[in-house]
Amino acid sequence: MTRSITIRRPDDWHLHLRDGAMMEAVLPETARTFGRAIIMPNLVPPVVTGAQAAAYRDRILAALPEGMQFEPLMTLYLTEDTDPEDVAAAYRDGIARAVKLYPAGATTNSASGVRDFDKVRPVLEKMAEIGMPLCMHGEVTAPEVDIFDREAVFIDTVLDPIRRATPGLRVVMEHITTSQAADYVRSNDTDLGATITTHHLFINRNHILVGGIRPHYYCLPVAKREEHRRALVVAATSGDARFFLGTDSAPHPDHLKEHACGCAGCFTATNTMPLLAHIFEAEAALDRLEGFASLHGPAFYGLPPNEDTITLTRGDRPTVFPEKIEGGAGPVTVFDPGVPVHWSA
Ligand SMILES: NC(=O)N[C@@H](CC(=O)O)C(=O)O
Ligand SMILES: [Zn+2]
Ligand SMILES: [Zn+2]
Repeated sequence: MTRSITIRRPDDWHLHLRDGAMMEAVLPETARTFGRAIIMPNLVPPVVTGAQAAAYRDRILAALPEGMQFEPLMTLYLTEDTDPEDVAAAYRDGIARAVKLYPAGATTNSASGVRDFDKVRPVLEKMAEIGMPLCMHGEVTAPEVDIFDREAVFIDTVLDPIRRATPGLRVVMEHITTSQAADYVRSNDTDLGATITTHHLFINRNHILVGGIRPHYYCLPVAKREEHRRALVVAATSGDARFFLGTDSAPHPDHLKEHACGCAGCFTATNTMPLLAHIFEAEAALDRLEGFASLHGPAFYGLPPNEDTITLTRGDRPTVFPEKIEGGAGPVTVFDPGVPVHWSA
């Protein structure tokens, strides 16, 4: 049995750091293990312009504890008023690495997102021209579409038409949750990748709803049937470079998760790499963990992999992860995989 593996230092291609006290609390949880992360712009107010992204990056770097090395890769929140020239300048100057598209109303802090996709066409055309990736929260929001179908309907009615209308646009389907999304990624040769979260490799919709409602497993896109979780495990462990790690670690204070209208998001920054080692070991694919967590993402974003390494070790007894961290505005519950995990980072 494998007792330890050493891989290039991983990166997180989808991360929520928030701001202020919450950011100070969660940043070390990521920076301890990951070299870089794509930082989501869904603050209140959102990070829309290059200047706002530069200021946010500076706040993150100022909050980084002494001795930790971590590079935040910034994104711009796409609105119907986004200026294509501001986006292009931020990309050219290395301030922003990608643009994030939230359909308005789809998820946490998405009210400023896109309602009419025609309005953002000039930005998308500019991005295709300069090769800047578009990260998409891929769910439709029409009330008549069942929440478990929103990703699959998005692929057919929004994503595919946008990609056909904008040749050369490089797209990352964020936090995919369905076999339809994995199949769509595989059916395209270029310009399309997908992030897969830690929690969607562990939970299906039963984990949220059976035996009582479990708000800490509620995230968006919501976890689907077991067959979809299996499809994600197969994609993540396949070695296919179009799939890479984006934890979507999304901290909310417990009192807003355990609430009559609980927030969406799972907080996985603290224990992601041991949890991934558990999944990859179970699939006899530990040799592919480095690709998924450390190599495929940089390749998609045109960056070199990290030079240094981390070592994951397997203990005889299950690893005890912290149940919560202190988040500034109250405790934040760390994602519970629900099964014994023997790995630690
Ligand atoms: N995934 C989530 O459930 N929540 C994210 C937003 C997002 O990534 O959709 C958040 O910001 O809390
Ligand atoms: Zn999202
Ligand atoms: Zn997210």
